[in-house]
Amino acid sequence: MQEAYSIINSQRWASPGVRAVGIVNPATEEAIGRVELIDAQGLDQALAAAARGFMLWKNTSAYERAAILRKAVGIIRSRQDEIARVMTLEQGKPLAEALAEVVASADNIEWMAEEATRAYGRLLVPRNAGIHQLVRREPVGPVASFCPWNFPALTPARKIAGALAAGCSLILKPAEETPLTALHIVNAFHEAGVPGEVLGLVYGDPQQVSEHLIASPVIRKISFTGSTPVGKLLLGLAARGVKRATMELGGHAPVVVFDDVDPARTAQQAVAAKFRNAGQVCTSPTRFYVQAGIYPQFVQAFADAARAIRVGDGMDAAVQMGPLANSRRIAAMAALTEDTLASGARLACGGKRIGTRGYFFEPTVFSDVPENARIMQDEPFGPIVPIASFTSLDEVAARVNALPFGLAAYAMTRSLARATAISGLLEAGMVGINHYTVSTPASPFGGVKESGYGSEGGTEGLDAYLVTKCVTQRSSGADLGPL
Ligand SMILES: NC(=O)C1=CN([C@@H]2O[C@H](COP(=O)(O)OP(=O)(O)OC[C@H]3O[C@@H](n4cnc5c(N)ncnc54)[C@H](O)[C@@H]3O)[C@@H](O)[C@H]2O)C=CC1
Ligand SMILES: O=Cc1ccc(S(=O)(=O)O)cc1
Repeated sequence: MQEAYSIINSQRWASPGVRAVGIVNPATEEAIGRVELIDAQGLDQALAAAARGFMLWKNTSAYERAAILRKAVGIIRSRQDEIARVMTLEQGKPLAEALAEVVASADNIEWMAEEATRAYGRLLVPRNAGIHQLVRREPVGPVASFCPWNFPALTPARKIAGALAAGCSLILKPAEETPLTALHIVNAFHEAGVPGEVLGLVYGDPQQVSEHLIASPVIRKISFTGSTPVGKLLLGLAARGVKRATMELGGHAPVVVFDDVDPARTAQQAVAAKFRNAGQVCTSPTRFYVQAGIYPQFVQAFADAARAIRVGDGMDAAVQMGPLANSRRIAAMAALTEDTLASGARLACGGKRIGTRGYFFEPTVFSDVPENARIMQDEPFGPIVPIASFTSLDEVAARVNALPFGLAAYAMTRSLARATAISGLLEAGMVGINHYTVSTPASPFGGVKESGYGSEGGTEGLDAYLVTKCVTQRSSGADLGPL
């Protein structure tokens, strides 16, 4: 049995009369550990530490901060197999996917470490001799970050890396469902030399923790990854203190497949992307619009490839799709399947829970899905996919942009003209043309509309933790006069 706990000032926080909840392996439903939940007193300690940590860290040179972050990268890489194993046990994704996520986490931190030394300001051209005007970029202050369970290493890594590179202190609240992976990531930063006051880790009741932290005058910025409804709630809390926010919320990514592509190859590529992490990815391709000329062939190839996916315990190297992360997702998939069948769509494959032990659900494909079916509006966040057909570019553009979401969007075509046209039309923060990898350390990751605002990653990911200060300075002895 493994234990996860809050860390304040590099010390395990033991709340008097500590409450704990179990950590469940979603492949077996067995308890693999427990996570201790923090109380209000612990949160106050975490805030006090973050306030002190900010004063310390913002005055640490960017080069020193970068060196410490690079050391954390080395530690994470040296433990990547161990961290991946823990992730698969508590989250369910296949071991190879977990390992790829740990590798990506290290790559993101490394990229941000370099970026730490590039937070340039600028010099203005003064209107008067003897006046110097400079625009400084400074860390925003202590940050509170809230992470979900679908990427237990990468989401914390991105949030920690951006904040620490900029010179901010941070209190991280990972998901209580996947606490062990985040504990590994935070420990690596501390072991690398990040002072305890600079990076705190808290687990607790999500609502209580977010209300407590966001209301505190210590916190100057929040960062949240999760559902749009919870994001709106946290934005409301942040607005009361006029606090900055980065919001990575839900999506419902459309894929426009034009009739000039090979339907079988395109379907196989789509299946690999769609069922990654059992579809529990905010950038998952989730609504397929296929041009009429290749529609039947595409649906057939997609269903064949989905049926062939090997589903099972992610610890088994032969498994391609693991269980869903929690029982809520199984209930959601069952309800969505029922609802989609009732809409008149055709079930091409799947549609059922697998077995009674472990949160396994069949890769499920629906074709001929009407536009008003719930699955075309609500993010499935699981292994269910709707496919519909379209005829013209104008028609499909209106349909894909009809939702309030705008995170990722994709199009498949061999035509440069079509690729250029659709890239301009799609209302999304990230667009993939003939490709589903829209996230790299250098690329800004974020959405538009109700998918959120702000970016993580890229130069924008550092910018998100900086504020602007304009300093106007008169040389001593210079004539006073208008600027
Ligand atoms: N954008 C993304 O990567 C994610 C999106 N989701 C979306 O959310 C839907 C429901 O999944 P849930 O796990 O129930 O999502 P949720 O938004 O309720 O929870 C996501 C994370 O936020 C935390 N959270 C919940 N309420 C909070 C609060 N008041 N203050 C601070 N943190 C809070 C939870 O502990 C969880 O780790 C999914 O179907 C999917 O659409 C869920 C997880 C990740
Ligand atoms: O759900 C959030 C999310 C989406 C994509 C990725 S990545 O493509 O693996 O970078 C990470 C997190």
